[in-house]
Amino acid sequence: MSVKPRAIHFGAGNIGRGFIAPLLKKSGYHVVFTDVDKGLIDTINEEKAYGVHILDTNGSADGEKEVLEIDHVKGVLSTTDDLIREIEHPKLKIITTAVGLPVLDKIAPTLAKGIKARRAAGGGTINVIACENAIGATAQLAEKVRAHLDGDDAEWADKHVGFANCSVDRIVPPFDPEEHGADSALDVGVEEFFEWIVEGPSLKGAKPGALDVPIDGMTLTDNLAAYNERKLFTLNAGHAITAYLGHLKGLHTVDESIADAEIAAVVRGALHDEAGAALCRKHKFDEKKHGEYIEKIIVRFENAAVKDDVVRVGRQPLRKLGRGDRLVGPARMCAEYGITVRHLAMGIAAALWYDNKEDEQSVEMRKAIEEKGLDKYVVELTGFEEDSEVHKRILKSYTELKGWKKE
Ligand SMILES: NC(=O)c1ccc[n+]([C@@H]2O[C@H](COP(=O)([O-])OP(=O)(O)OC[C@H]3O[C@@H](n4cnc5c(N)ncnc54)[C@H](O)[C@@H]3O)[C@@H](O)[C@H]2O)c1
Ligand SMILES: O=P(O)(O)OC[C@@H](O)[C@@H](O)[C@H](O)[C@H](O)CO
Repeated sequence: MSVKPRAIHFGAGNIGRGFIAPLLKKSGYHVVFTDVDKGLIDTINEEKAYGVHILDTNGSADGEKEVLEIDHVKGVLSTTDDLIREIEHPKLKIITTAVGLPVLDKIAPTLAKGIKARRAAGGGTINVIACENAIGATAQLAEKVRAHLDGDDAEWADKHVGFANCSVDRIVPPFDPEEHGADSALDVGVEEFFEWIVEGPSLKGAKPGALDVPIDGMTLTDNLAAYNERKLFTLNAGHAITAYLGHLKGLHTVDESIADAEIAAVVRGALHDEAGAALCRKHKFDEKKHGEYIEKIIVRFENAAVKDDVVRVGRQPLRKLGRGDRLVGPARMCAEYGITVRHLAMGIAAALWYDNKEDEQSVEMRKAIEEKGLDKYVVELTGFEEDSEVHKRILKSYTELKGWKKE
């Protein structure tokens, strides 16, 4: 039996392979991926290793700085009892997820089953961290897991399972291993930058508020709410606005889109003058440092080696138009501080224009606009009252953006 501490990661996709697993490996964990995709799990077990390509235009001719080798990984299918055995494992210390926010509903019953089995097997304390792009994703998962636990199991989980929220930041775009001369379909391309900020006080272990086996590259904080909003309402807000405006103009990648002067002006206006101004007021961020944080993010969007797809960044527009999410969330925060939202209104309007037959939420949204009428639908989605200033600005921007649309 391996003496290494073990980690289970739900979702062997981009963030799992390209961000979370490399940090876990570097910190001495044995990484077990779990996924619903049988083909992916079989490949992980056949190859047991893959490369993480650091995509940087200052790297070699093909835009790579280096390739990190991630070895000795294992996969278990999330629909089998093999996963429950893994959750029981005495060396298990941490469970992380990167499956997409709506999927947390689906993994919660399995996690609850695993927790019950772990208690019955006399297992020790573990921590769970959901690395999804949403405020309080782990808290949402905890609530769903607890709904499947009662009596002694629920009591045991309260004492022995830490659920810590986090903010997770690294751009991991679609990647074609063949184009990069890689042998393994598991290889993944990532930007060099990463930031993983975790709510320290929620962690359980020998020393409460810390992991028994610390993760190199993870930062603990007791003020996660501020970091969470800073990331979602800056990086993800800017990313979404860039992607939706780019898509409207017929552009395909984030770097191409942010190179467009009209798009860059909307993104800068939304991030500096609107979302940024509100974040600085609410969280007392230093304005100069926050301005630098925004500009660094724009440089990350400009990274032509990453070649991120506007369709990936724009995926699931209705989730992105959620009231607490990256577009409406900062607009509502601006409303609280009396800040006018000219550019965020453009971003929201661009999201409403997002027309992609391959994206179920885009199809649903475009149908709802036709059936309900844009003005009513904007009220329903955003919560801004009909004929309020923001509501009018969104409608006006929607009309204005028709002129940006590539037919
Ligand atoms: N890619 C990025 O740049 C990035 C950055 C930060 C955060 N995130 C967040 O990370 C999460 C995952 O994003 P991604 O880009 O890695 O997506 P992805 O599609 O590459 O990976 C998701 C994986 O989850 C698996 N999955 C789906 N349902 C499952 C289930 N029921 N049980 C187990 N596995 C299941 C899928 O098969 C897939 O392998 C999202 O919440 C995203 O917002 C992504
Ligand atoms: O993953 P989503 O769909 O919530 O958002 C798309 C991108 O903005 C996102 O994945 C970013 O690349 C990531 O959040 C960078 O840290």
